[in-house]
Amino acid sequence: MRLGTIAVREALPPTAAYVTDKEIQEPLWHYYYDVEKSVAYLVSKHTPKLKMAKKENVKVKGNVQGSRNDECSNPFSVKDFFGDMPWLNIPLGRQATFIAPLYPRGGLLGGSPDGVPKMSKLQVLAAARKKKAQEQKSSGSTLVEAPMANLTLDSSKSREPKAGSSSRGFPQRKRKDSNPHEKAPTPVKRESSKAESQDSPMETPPPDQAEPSAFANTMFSTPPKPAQQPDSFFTLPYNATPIANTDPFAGPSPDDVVMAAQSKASGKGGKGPPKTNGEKRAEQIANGVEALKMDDTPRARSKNLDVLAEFEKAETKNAANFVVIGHVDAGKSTLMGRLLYDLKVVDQRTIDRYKREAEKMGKSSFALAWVLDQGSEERARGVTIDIATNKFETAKTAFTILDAPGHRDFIPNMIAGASQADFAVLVIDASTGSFESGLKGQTKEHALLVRSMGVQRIITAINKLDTVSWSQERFDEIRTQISSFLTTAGFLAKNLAFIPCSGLHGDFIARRSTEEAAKWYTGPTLVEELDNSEPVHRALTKPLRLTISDVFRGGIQNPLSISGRIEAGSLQNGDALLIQPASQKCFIKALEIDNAAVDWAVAGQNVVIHLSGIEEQYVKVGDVVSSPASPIRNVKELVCKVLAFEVLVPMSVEVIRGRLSVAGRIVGILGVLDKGTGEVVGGKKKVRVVKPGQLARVKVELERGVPLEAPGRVVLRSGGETVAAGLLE
Ligand SMILES: Nc1nc2c(ncn2[C@@H]2O[C@H](COP(=O)(O)OP(=O)(O)OP(=O)(O)O)[C@@H](O)[C@H]2O)c(=O)[nH]1
Repeated sequence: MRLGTIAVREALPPTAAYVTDKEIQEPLWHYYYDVEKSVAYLVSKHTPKLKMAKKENVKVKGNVQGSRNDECSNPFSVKDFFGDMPWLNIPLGRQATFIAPLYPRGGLLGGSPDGVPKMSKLQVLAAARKKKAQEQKSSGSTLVEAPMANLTLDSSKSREPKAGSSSRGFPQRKRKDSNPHEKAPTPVKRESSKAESQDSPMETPPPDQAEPSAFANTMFSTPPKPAQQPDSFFTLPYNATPIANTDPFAGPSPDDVVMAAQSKASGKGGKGPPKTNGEKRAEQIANGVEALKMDDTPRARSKNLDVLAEFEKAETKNAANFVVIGHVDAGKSTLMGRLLYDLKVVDQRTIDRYKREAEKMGKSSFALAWVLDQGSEERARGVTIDIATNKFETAKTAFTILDAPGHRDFIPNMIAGASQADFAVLVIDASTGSFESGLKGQTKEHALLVRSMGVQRIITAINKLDTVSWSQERFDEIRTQISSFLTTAGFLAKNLAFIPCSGLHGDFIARRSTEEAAKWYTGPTLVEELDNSEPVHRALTKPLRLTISDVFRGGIQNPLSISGRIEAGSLQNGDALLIQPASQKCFIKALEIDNAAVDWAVAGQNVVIHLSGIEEQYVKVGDVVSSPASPIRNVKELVCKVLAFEVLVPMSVEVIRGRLSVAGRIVGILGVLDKGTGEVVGGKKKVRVVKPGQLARVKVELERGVPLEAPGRVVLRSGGETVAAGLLE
């Protein structure tokens, strides 16, 4: 290294005598002691200085790469450089013409076209910033210079800031050889005013201080200000590692910043002293309580009404829900469509429109059914998929029709409908062959299901009698068969009624038949029979229970709303509610019955509840609403008394209660019961199998906790079949 240093010094022009040994040794080390390259590098680097010193005719021996810079053409022209090279003495005719490359080529350190060492991307960035800074400086603006600017030997540059330029706002940095931990005498405010900056003692940097690097500028994000270079030295880019004189650990760490932001966001103070377990627990509880308050929506004020007294005063019409059941295509929708049409619930224009649409699809007879089957998918398939609810009123009662689908696939929907029903209308297709296939099909299953769901009264509409010329014989035949089946299924004869009718033509629905062949029937029409229904017993004084049948968003005013039939109890605006199984508390913001705002509602009524203080994720169809004072509990295990429709063994089942459905498993058969007495049959003998038609007590374990309680009615399904239905114990 020593010999190389001497060799380089000898090769350098006399004007470069100021170049220190250290500066010479840098390129030597870099070029593996290649003297010529080192000289070339140093010369090219110091050229501006040399030019300024107006020293000419410097002879440099060696192979210099990439010194095509115009700036160095005078002292180090290509001719001068290569003058003594034999390969330059080429006859003129054979000399190649040099065409300068369009773009400066890259190269190793010292080999770049402009004599600047090849730079890394960061350095390129810094150089670009330097250039920009210089441009701005020349126009009097305030930008910091990049560290590359240190690569100058121009001692003629003033160390003082230019007149008019503002002082440097960046904390002063010390050279590497100074104490990196030594703090600046005066802390520099980042956002100090211009005047303050100008008065600052840091305005003129001491000559032994370097400008911050581009990296440091980025890290500390101080608005850059023009920098005056200490020009008595230069460093190679790799050496320029200025150290901030501010304590890097003085401020908060990034983690502290994040935690402070989090605690600020959660409204809590900064970090306190370490918490004890008790304090942590207390905080958890406090957080839990806080979490209960899900939104800031003001709660509706409770009028603290005596709801039962209000109900007595209101003299509301008797309200009844009925489910329409029957085999597929029995004519359920058509029958109800006719009923609504005849009772003027649906206007002529709507029916005409449906007729036109139905004709276009080649299904003109479906027009009436569409009054109920309103979904487009249902229309296209011609079947009822979900439970359609329609309302109509007679003189005495406000009815809600729950039109359950006849298709096997949709039996869960039918169960959901049946769970809300006070009675059922069973529609039988009287046309030849249809009744028989219907009886084998869903007619029986539906009837058993509604019975299991607690429905006690059935009105059987023996439909499509127009297709059998209003044959009384046919009517009687069907009546006898259905009657015997229904009484076997547990319905009392006094709760059964049979109406001959034609939904398509409207005979005996809301009016009597004009058909001569139907003169034999003198009994009530379907509507009259419906109106004869006894007032429904309402469990007004029991604790509140409502199974959610729909969850929807009602806009900004009503962010979350639910609907369902109040099965027991009553409620009023402002009441607190508990949603199970999520165990989330919320409040009634507003109530609606039949699209009209109300202050209260009681058992038996279908109500829309606008909620406050709860997130949508905690409210699902099938969930149960109760009052926090007498809540319904979630259970993971249940015992129920069921009527088996299929063979029951310990097996996986789906437990359905209304719209609630949960996977479970029959884990034990506790005994087969006598249908009449309800006593266990066969003593203590262990039962492994329950045969279809047997009554049994079974134990079911559920996959998750759900709100179920006695005397709720459940249906057990397996493999798409209803295998049993019964009562929770
Ligand atoms: N002749 C005659 N046809 C009827 C009568 N009632 C219904 N229909 C026809 O029977 C077919 C089925 O009627 P829907 O009302 O769709 O039957 P549904 O029971 O509601 O069928 P799903 O919803 O699939 O269970 C339609 O083509 C009706 O036009 C009737 O009283 N007489």
